[in-house]
Formats: sequence, C-alpha cells, structure tokens
Amino acid sequence: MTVLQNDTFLRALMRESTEYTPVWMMRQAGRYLPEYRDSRKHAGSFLQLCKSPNFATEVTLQPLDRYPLLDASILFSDILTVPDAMGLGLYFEEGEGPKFERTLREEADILKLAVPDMGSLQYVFDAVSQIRRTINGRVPLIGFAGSPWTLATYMVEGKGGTDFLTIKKMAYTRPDLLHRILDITAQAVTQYLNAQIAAGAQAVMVFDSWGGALSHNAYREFSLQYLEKIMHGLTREHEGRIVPRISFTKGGGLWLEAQAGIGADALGLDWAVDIGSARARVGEQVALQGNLDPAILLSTPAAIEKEVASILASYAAVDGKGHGHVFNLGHGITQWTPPENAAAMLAAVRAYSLQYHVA
Ligand SMILES: Cc1c2[nH]c(c1CCC(=O)O)Cc1[nH]c(c(CCC(=O)O)c1C)Cc1[nH]c(c(CCC(=O)O)c1C)Cc1[nH]c(c(C)c1CCC(=O)O)C2
Repeated sequence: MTVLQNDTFLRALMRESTEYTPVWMMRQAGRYLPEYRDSRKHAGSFLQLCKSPNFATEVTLQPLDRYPLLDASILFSDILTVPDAMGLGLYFEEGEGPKFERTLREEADILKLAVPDMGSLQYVFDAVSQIRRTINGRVPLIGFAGSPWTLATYMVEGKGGTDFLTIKKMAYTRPDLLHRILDITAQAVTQYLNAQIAAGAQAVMVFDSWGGALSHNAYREFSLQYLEKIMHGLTREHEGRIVPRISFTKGGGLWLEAQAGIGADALGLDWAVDIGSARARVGEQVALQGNLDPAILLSTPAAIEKEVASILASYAAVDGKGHGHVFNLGHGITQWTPPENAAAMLAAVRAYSLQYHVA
C-alpha cells in the first residue's frame, strides 16, 4: 500500500494534535460541480454512477482535484444501496429523490427480510479498492452507511420527505416488527462497513439523517441502540492503523451525552448546536465533526469567512486549542452552491485554524 501523505483528518478524529483543523464537505462530490453533472450525463443516471466503479472513482476524485485543501475523500455511493440489496428496488425520479418499488409494512414481508449476501454489493467494495489505488495516498478515504433507523424510514415509508408517520405508527403499535427490521439492518450495515474497511476505507461514518425526528425515548430505543451495536461490531484496525468511526445523528444535538458513550471516536454535528458547548458536554470522550450551515455557502466569501472563524473560535473557547475538531458542513452541500464559495470556506478554515494548533 502507498504511504498516506496527509493523515490530519485521521489524527483529528482520534483527538491527536494536528497542524491545522482538517476539513471535508458532506456530499462534496455532487451536482454543484459542473464536472459531476458532466459525468452523470455520461453515465446515464445517479445510480449508474454508483454502480460503476470507474465512474464512482472518477466522481470521488473530482472535489479533490478541484480543492487541494480537502483533507479527506468519501466514497461516492448512497446509503440506500443496502435496502436495494435487500430486494426493495431503489429508483430515483428526476427531481424527486429516492423511492422504493416495494415497501416493508406487512408482517409477512418483514419476517422474510434477511441480511443480503455481500456479493450483491461487490460493486461498492470494488469502487473502494479502485478509489484507494487512484487517490494514491493523497488523503484518507471515508467509507459510509446509513443507520438502521434512517434506512428503515425509507424501507417502511417507501420514499423520503414524509413525516415518518407510517414507521412511527409501527414503532408505537408493533415495536417487535420494527425491531426485527432494525436488527437485520444493523447486521447488514456492520458487514457492509467491515467489507468497505477490508477493501480500503480508512475511516467510516454512519449517517443517522433522520434520528432527530424521534422523541427522546424513541431515539434511544430505535436508533441509538443500533448505532451502538454497529460501533461495537466494526473492525478496529486495518493496514496497521486504527479505523476511526464517526456517528452522525442529524437533529441529535440534545442527545450528545448519550451518543458520546456508544463507542464512536467522533460525533457529527448539524448547525443547530454551538460547537463550543457541545465540546464541553462530551469532554474528552469523542472528537466533533461539523458544524457550518450549508446554506451559508450560498452567500458571500466575507459572510462565509465570518461564520467559519466563529465556529473555530467557539470550539477553541475553553482552552485555545482546536485539536479533536474536523471542520465540515452540518449536512450535505446544496446543489446551488457556487463552487468558488466552497473554495472560500476551505481557505478560511485553513487560515483561521492555524492559531489554534500551535504547540
Ligand atoms: C439520506 C441520505 C441519502 N444518501 C445519503 C444520505 C445520508 C446523508 C444525508 O443525510 O444527506 C448519503 C450520501 N449520498 C451521496 C453521498 C456521497 C458522498 C459525498 O460526496 O458526501 C453520501 C454520503 C451521494 C448522493 N445521493 C444523492 C445525490 C444526488 C443525485 C443526483 O441527482 O445526482 C448524491 C450526489 C441522491 C439522494 N440519496 C438520498 C437522498 C435523500 C437523495 C436525494 C438528495 C438530493 O436530491 O439532493 C439518500
């Protein structure tokens, strides 16, 4: 294996000291980049980009080639590859987001649900290996999966953008059925992430994008418990190095103390929490990743700089130190982001963070 030239991101996730605050952007390969739109046109569709290791590699590398200040790359894929492999039939309708041909609501269907053969996801593992070879040690590669709760919302509701009433009704009337879905999905996600690690993913992130829709008690029962099972089932070391784990519950800022104890090395933060208070609450247990509102990237370089400086200062407020912080957006970059504004954000993170990393 080639030597990793920039391990700033991996060190920050383990709360080790770094020379500056590392940064990457959720959904950094995507529609805001003209080169991505071009590749998607050639591939035919988003799913064909995901299912072809050549295209997935090409697209994963695009933000790295455009922005030399990025400290990590993330596999180009989707969280919904797992329910697709479980036979639900994933498809996308132009402008409408993901949908499934079949939903998982009837007891008989839920009893038939099984952990998919990882061979049906081989295209993902092939993409991971090919991306690692092509990146050639420039920055680490992040592998990822959806949380069982977040995947279940799509499997039960059949699409995104709902109020989660169908799955919540199931949670409150037939918790046994929902637990069965979550349990099988947690096993699938654990195997899926471990196969990504075996193929070369150097850190892994679990996206619990809809955990924040749950009540205080329901979050623990239907999401956090399964995140914890996954964290404990992951391969700890590969290629002689720890593989850090990031858990991100969007909307989970009220529950950081509970999340800090599940075995993750780092927690993702959306933009609703003050990162300095979040740091005080989790203490030495975990690193933090976030928390710029992606909408700020629709504004001006001056406004972006001000907000970046304020997040970095808030993180360092207690002791003047920035270690244990990975700068990121609080959710995915929007397709309307001018690419030069993303560049302004990355430059501001580097410029303003140096002061918090003097020995
Ligand atoms: C909930 C979720 C999904 N997918 C994902 C999540 C969790 C993160 C989050 O909360 O945003 C995860 C995801 N999806 C994608 C990535 C790529 C890696 C990256 O660059 O960060 C990652 C990490 C590509 C994508 N996934 C999708 C796109 C847009 C596809 C296109 O039209 O080209 C990309 C680049 C499609 C997708 N896939 C999903 C949705 C809701 C959508 C539609 C979103 C939209 O239209 O903006 C499901």
